[in-house]
Amino acid sequence: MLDGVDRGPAFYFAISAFVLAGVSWCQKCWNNRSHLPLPPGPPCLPIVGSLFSLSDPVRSWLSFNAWRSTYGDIIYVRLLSKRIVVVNSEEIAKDIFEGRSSIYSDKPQSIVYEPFATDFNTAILPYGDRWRLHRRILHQPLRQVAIPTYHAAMLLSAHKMLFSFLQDPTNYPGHFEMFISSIILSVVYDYEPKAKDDRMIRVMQRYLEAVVAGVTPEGTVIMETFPFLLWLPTWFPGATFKRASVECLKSGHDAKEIPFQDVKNRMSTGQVSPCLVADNLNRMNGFDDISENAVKEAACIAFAAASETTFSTLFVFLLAMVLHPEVQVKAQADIDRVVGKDRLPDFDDRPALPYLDAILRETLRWYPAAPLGVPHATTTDDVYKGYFIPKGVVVIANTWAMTHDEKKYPNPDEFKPERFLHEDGSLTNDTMPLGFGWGRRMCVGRHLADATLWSAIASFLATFSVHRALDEHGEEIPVVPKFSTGLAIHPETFPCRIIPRFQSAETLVGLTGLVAEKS
Ligand code: HEM
Repeated sequence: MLDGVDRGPAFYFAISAFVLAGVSWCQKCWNNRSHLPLPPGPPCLPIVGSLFSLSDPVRSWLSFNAWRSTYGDIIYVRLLSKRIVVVNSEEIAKDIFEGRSSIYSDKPQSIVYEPFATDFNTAILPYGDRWRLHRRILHQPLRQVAIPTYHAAMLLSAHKMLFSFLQDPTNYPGHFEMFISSIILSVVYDYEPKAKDDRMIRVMQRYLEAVVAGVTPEGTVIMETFPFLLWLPTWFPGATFKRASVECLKSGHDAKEIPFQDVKNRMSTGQVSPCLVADNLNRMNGFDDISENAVKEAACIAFAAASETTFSTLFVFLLAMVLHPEVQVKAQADIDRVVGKDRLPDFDDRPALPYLDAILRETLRWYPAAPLGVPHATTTDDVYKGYFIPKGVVVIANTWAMTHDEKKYPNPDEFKPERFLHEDGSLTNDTMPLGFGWGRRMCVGRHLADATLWSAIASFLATFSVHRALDEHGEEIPVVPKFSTGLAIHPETFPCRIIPRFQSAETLVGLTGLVAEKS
């Protein structure tokens, strides 16, 4: 019937728009099936939904937070064809993700996951047996009681990082990246990278960069709306998505296989110390391919999940220290009192340094690495506080709204570690878990992240200070915080001066750094 019709982009656009309009009409009827109201939300137009109501589409956590005063703490919104429930309060998040975890622990699926090698990412696996297996593999080595076994390796990596700051203070993002990669490669693969251009780091970074470049929020919407873009051959003019997909598949394969096979080879010659991969393979001796594949996948994802989030948090910490020299000075006075100036802090000092922990918590609160967490989805229809929550709807916990809740954290945009301290200087019970997600899907690496961040912050503040950079007239260059966008955000690089705090700090860092480099 359509013979002779010009099937150019306009044709496909018209067909897709027609299908979308049909789908959105069907969804409306389907959503009304319970005769209960959906949660309140902004006005919704055909096809685009409430897209134009977003005051800040690239930082939607701010828009969702702004809607709070009009629609409340639970909001229903459709953005294009995506039906979303946004949760803006901690109380509701607890009710649904923890109290009703059998309904709210699934993850939304997308046709882009498989072609972009993210279909094995633990954080977005559907709630089912494959996810359970991943979680078991990760839980054992990352549970709270296991973390002290990594303390020595963490401090070693932290001391190497200090040495790098001494040698090249300007490349702080590179030193943070190297520090995090060293720890995670050691915990997961018992692998110690020797230099920044280490082969294993390159393999893992290539995969992460390919995914970040290939799976942008805008790109995902376009591919989900026009799936035929993924069927184009790579040589086809404009087949950008297809080419990005090929790069993701190749680098994803390498990131799963290369470090994993390296551990297996070393296991066969007895040259592996305990680590996530070796321990799991030993435990499952004689198990099937499914389990071995799951170890490969979960190990690779542990690296991926740890990298961007921990990097972002360290970056935010540095930003906070530049903007708030008084906080830095106070923390350093505490360290000097408890640790002295002739050694570096270790984990035994932690209980005596509550202000450092308050800085860590405030850093996680001030700019959470993932302001919208990782979206969940419902497995069945639900009714919450009289509102109908449909099966399959995306459920977003707006971490930003919770960590910037005026009632709990007055003047939330200010960086004030004191909010986590009692009058007597001891820590409050608020350990700032909000940035680590919810219920059964809560971040499995949070205890490792906590210790990693503490070791970096304590080591840095003991030996270095960060200040605003100076211009050619010796005037301070103002720091204006700017952030990347996406699921995980981090500050953009800012000019600063990182200098040893005192002469003996330089010597201490030099000596411990040399020992760490040689170990
Ligand atoms: C500051 C550092 C970190 C932050 C802010 C962070 C944050 C998060 C968030 C928000 C989620 C989603 C939770 C949900 O779906 O409700 C998550 C999941 C996850 N994180 Fe982290 N994370 C951090 C560090 C780490 C580290 C160090 C590892 C591993 C070594 C890790 C491994 C994972 C994994 C495997 C998941 C998926 C859990 C699941 O779906 O069952 N994360 N993380």
